Amino acid sequence: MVAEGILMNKIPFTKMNGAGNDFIVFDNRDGILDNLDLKAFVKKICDRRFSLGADGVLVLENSKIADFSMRYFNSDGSEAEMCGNGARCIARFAYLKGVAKEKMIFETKAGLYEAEVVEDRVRVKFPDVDLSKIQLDQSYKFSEELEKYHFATVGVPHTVFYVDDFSNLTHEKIVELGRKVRYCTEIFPKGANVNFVKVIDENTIAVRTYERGVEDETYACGTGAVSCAIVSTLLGKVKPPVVVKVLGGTLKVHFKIEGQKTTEIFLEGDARVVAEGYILPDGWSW
Ligand SMILES: N[C@@H](CCC[C@H](N)C(=O)O)C(=O)O
Repeated sequence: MVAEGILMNKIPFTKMNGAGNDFIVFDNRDGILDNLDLKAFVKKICDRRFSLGADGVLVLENSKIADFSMRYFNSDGSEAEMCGNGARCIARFAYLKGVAKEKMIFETKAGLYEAEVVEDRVRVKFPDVDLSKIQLDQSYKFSEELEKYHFATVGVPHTVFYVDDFSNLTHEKIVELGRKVRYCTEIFPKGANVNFVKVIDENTIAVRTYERGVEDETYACGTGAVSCAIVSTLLGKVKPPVVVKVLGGTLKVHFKIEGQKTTEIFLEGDARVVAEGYILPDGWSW
């Protein structure tokens, strides 16, 4: 009887990751999530101890103007305009569920995105980025170590800091420094994601990212990879296409700089389905 009761409100999910940035994905075309307080629900199910655990949640919904619409929630329940790795994962999910063909177009709060799925790899085309949205060589004393920064909005806000090597940047240090920047509301009233970049060669950078809304370092950040690749190119440190090495793997960013715009921006990498199942009320209703 008890088991039956528990199973009554089960919600189907798919667990995915792109370069280790992991998500719980829901198909909400039939409104299965509509009666839930989504912020609270997301926060609960992203808990890695008491529930399934993830960096964020992707919700696929119907769209009147595209193949589908994507909503993205960080693990703290906050809804963000865009998620690059999430976009790659939801594109593969949509393809596998028959919602879209290999080539698709979908809505996000940051605009329309295109994607192409080739087996377990997904390439997402971003809207052009106006160079006026990119601030190079800014200065603010966030801490003894962090002063010179660059800023780009690529769907969501990203700060970029260059480091000579990562050997002293432990995970704890990334979190400590990341929080100093992320919560500096004087400069970033809505907060910002914080990227630490090491230039490896003229086509390769390594990036570690502290993510707003996860409030931790993640294994990869797609919009962060795009921001760092564009900023590094504008500063003359690399040339596109840029290979971005992250903790969870490798991403590739293609783009062109044309006049005042960055055009033809593509983010490419793996998008894997690791599990499918049901979330039970015990997983979110405590
Ligand atoms: N992991 C993401 C970025 C998600 C949004 C971010 N945490 C924010 O709130 O700005 C990515 O792959 O782009």
